[in-house]
Amino acid sequence: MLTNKPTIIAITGASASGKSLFAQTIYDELFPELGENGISIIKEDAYYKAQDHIPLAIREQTNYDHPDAFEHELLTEQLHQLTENKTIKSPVYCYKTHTRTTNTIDIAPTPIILVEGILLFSNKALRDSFNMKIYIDTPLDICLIRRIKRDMVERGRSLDSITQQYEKTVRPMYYQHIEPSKSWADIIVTRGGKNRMAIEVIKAKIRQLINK
Ligand SMILES: Nc1ncnc2c1ncn2[C@@H]1O[C@H](COP(=O)(O)OP(=O)(O)O)[C@@H](O)[C@H]1O
Ligand SMILES: O=c1ccn([C@@H]2O[C@H](COP(=O)(O)O)[C@@H](O)[C@H]2O)c(=O)[nH]1
Repeated sequence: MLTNKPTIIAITGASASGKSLFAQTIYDELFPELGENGISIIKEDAYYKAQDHIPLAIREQTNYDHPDAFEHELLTEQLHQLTENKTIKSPVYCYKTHTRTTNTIDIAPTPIILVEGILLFSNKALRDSFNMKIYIDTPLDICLIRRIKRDMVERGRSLDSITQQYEKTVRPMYYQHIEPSKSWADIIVTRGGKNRMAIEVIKAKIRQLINK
């Protein structure tokens, strides 16, 4: 049971810019002090729309870098529930089948909630849910190299499918929707998930929020 409303910290930026690593590093380094009742991470990717009604070959062509690919209303509603001290059932998304699984994950409210994803600032209601907005600003060529390595290992993708998708949707949508959303950020973090000074600054701010 929380006595104060959670502080919700959004971390956005291009695909493979280092959002997950940045959020996970902050989580791991604060976990010994805060414990599992103190801090949690929510991924925007979990809120990709379910596509069970669409054949797999068609799902492979979906534009996953457009705001319409996400159920932002559900994420906004669930963040609101967390601020009301309620436990949510967060969806679980599978990158290989391009749809949600039948599972959900229970996430209880914690004083600090990190939310990370590519299009968190694209929806006004969602954007207004955040107490702090961080943009990870990593050059797109570096992101592409990281994405190729990661998606071949972790998301079961071929080099051909990664480069085709990159040209068709990832790159154009970055310039149309992600890069302009930087203007909503309170803090811009250069390079990516290993910017030590930025990690220390955010950790210090979180400690201050927890202890006040
Ligand atoms: N500063 C960095 N230096 C080297 N590798 C990095 C850095 N930031 C992230 N990575 C690596 O790049 C890949 C993509 O990072 P990730 O955090 O998954 O990006 P995102 O969540 O933005 O899609 C991962 O394999 C991660 O370990
Ligand atoms: O079924 C899917 C769903 C998403 N993607 C790609 O994922 C990235 C967003 O995730 P990051 O962890 O921020 O990289 C987005 O660019 C989509 O293109 C996908 O390929 N397939």
